[in-house]
Amino acid sequence: MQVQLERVLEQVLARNPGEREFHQAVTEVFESLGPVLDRNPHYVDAAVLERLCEPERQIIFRVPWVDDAGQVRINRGFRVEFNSALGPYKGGLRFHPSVYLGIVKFLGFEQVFKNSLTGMPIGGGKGGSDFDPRGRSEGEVMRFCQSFMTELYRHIGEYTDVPAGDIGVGGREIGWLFGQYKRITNRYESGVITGKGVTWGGSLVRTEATGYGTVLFAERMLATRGLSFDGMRVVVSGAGNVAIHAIEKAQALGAHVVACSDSHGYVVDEAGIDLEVLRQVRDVERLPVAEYAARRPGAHYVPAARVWQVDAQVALPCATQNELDESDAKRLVDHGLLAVAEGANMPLTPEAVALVQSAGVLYAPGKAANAGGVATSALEMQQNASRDAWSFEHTEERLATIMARIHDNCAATAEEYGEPGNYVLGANIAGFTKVADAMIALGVV
Ligand SMILES: NC(=O)C1=CN([C@@H]2O[C@H](COP(=O)(O)OP(=O)(O)OC[C@H]3O[C@@H](n4cnc5c(N)ncnc54)[C@H](O)[C@@H]3O)[C@@H](O)[C@H]2O)C=CC1
Ligand SMILES: O=C(O)CCC(=O)C(=O)O
Repeated sequence: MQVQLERVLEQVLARNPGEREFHQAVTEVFESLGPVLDRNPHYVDAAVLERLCEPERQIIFRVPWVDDAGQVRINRGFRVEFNSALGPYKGGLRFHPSVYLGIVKFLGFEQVFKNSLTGMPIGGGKGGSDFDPRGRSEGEVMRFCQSFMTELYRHIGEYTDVPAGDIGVGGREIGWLFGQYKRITNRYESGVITGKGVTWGGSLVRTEATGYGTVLFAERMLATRGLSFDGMRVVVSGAGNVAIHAIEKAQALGAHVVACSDSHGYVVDEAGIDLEVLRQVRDVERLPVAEYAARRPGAHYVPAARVWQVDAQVALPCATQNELDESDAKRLVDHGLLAVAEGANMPLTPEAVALVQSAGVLYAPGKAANAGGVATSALEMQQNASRDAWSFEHTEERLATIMARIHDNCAATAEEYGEPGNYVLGANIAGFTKVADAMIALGVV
């Protein structure tokens, strides 16, 4: 089957030229699939691999808007509806200048496996734009969101495709996107988008879910070696939604979180990150993390450098793809790294993954570790469908159960395939099998 895998991979790379991140995500998954194809040759006969790598639909559109100076601006919008074998397409929207088709496809491809792992009835998709919200006024971002939705609305729906947030798209943007959808369609279709405000159809815990879930996954993974977060020295990258809630949950479990970052540099606070200050700086005032150091005695800021210069027992990359490379990994391993859990999507380069795995470091890939966000989006859809609103405690309990199940499923699958502790193999095979079986059951579609 190895030959088949290599042949399909070659085809995928050739058919999608220049899409570096998509190539990386597909290669990483294919590296795990040999043993499952050996046991299930019918997946090959049914061309499941070829179908999985070809999105069901790719939508690219113009997003015109007018800036505060009256100048017309044009951005490019994307929605890649990757796979709907398990349910409506589900996945976030990213607004960042680096966004192009290759990034949206890597994220959508990962999302298919991640959503399968959640055990919820959701397919995979992703979208976004090369729009850069940094430095833009509220009015500009709102007009951009409205223009983006003016095209996107015809492609989405509760039973079709359900977007949510990602980098650059938080609760504020979801509100403007949903508001425009409602206005155009004249329908209060709550289930069309998730990450909504709790007073207008959102779910408690959705905001916290990705960061909390990542730490819950890591907690269970650490427990397999008799370890816990209590007293553990933790470094987190990013200072956005996922990072802040990962810090919050890690601290609640007794961890000592000493550093976080943004795309300009990082802050170190040996007394422990003060979340109240960080939230004020990032969430309320939307300032760079440098401002945290300016307001916190004892903290210092290091510009134009990666946070992985700081020693950590547990590393939680929660910023962006390929943000931790082989040299970062080597430094961390040489200084006592015990575990990595990915809050971000594909934050470690392939070389970094190989290095931490061969050093015996516990490593949780994003498609498993950060699946709590999309799983809680599915819980939001459940509440919308039943016109209900659950308590924080109930929803958090559901999240904890889901994360435990994902962890145990990945661990058991890795063991079944002869590589105990290999969460990459476990996540890829467990995620793949469910989607592949559904695709075969649904026929050649
Ligand atoms: N929001 C969600 O529910 C989910 C998000 N993710 C992933 O988590 C990651 C973070 O997303 P959010 O927190 O939602 O976005 P966000 O926009 O709230 O925060 C992103 C953070 O990353 C930082 N950042 C961006 N590029 C960076 C770089 N090159 N170096 C250092 N820091 C950088 C930004 O400054 C910001 O602090 C992304 O990879 C996203 O795909 C994964 C699952 C769900
Ligand atoms: O909640 C969602 O639908 C999407 C979350 C997301 O974009 C992700 O898991 O990467």
